[in-house]
Amino acid sequence: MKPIEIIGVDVSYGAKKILEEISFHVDKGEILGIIGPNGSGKTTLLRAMSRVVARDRGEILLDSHDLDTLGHRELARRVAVVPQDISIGFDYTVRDVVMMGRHPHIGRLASETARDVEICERAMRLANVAHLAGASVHDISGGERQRVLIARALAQEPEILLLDEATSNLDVSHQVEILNIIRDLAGGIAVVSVFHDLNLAAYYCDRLLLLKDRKVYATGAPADVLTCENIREIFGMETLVRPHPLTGRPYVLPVYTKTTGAGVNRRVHLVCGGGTGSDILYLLRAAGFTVTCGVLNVLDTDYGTAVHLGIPVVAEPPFHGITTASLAAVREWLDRADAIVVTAMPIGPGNLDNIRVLLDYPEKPLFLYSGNGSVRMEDCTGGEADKVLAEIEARGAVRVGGAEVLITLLSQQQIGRE
Ligand SMILES: Nc1ncnc2c1ncn2[C@@H]1O[C@H](COP(=O)(O)OP(=O)(O)OP(=O)(O)O)[C@@H](O)[C@H]1O
Repeated sequence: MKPIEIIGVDVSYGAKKILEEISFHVDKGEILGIIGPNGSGKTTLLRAMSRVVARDRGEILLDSHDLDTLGHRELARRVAVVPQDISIGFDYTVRDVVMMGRHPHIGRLASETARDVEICERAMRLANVAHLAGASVHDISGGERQRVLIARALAQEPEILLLDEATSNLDVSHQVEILNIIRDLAGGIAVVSVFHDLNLAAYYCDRLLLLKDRKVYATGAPADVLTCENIREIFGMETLVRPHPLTGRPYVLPVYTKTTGAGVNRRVHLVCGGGTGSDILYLLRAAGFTVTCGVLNVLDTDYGTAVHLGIPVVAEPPFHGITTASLAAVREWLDRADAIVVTAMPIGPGNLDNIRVLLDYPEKPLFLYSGNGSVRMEDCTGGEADKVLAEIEARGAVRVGGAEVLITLLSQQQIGRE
């Protein structure tokens, strides 16, 4: 039996269709995250699940019972909602508001029991609002009020918890604190939460449901839903999506650059390593350049970026020097490149050949690039790398400190060594 199951649900406001053919379920112990652009119907979906809005068609089942057949009290015992709108009409104290979470459990004429008080106190402690118990809800901050409403939902001891961006007003430490509480709580209940922060959604949710144009666009494990392609399609935004180094869950890094097309029909070969090339790999790609890269170690961050972006890259296994075959492959790309970019990377005996080979291309435009402005290679070869770099510079390589300048220089029709 599923705590909550939605089957073919449509919802409209008047003549305006908001949701169409929505189907999904949530298991006990699971957190389902709802994501999607503004106005895609996330709040409306939660409203339909808590019977605040009626559906045009379809079924919503709580433990196999039709939502519409439950009495108000029964519904309130089973489903708690933390809304997006955190305004509270009357001048209640924090304790009063949290105690409201117990009302569905307290009989019509009965008064609160010691157990109700204990649950209420515990909910306030968990949501970190116990110190505000006697304060008016009008005299506390927006984030504190949001935590009060979370405490009220916890006091309700629901089977299903619906959260509408419930942590959006909280500072980062309270966000994490509350979401950790909800995750612990989710062991025994089903949680459905709207998220705007994709990384929080990826971290805390077992599954995600992505809404677009009234319908479910994608659903599944965070890694299956939060792909670059889906994010581009839904939010029109370029991102790098990587496994989080600690959790392995997807981590979304927005790239705040517009695609310019400045590099169309121009080839650039990038020599990088140690993560020094990841930003420029992306930016070159976004600007439309045909990019090649290498030689890299397969454990290198830049290798991961190149593969992720579909950029051809020559790579070697770890603890392996650059082989003749790899160097030959890179030479083919260097021959065809309109320009070469070398990032400010650490150079050791293992990758020295990456820059030594450049001495064979004295006529190719060559840029020594560093994102932070100080073009400084770290020489781990006992001086050999510095010698090669000095030679490259003497032949007219251009030092560039900023990505925009580099892209502009690379996209000029006539680029050449000074
Ligand atoms: N009470 C209402 N009457 C009419 N239209 C409404 C009402 N509430 C919301 N809408 C419309 O329904 C659509 C979906 O709104 P909803 O709030 O569900 O989206 P959302 O995905 O939660 O958005 P956001 O990310 O901005 O919170 C929007 O076009 C909105 O303007």
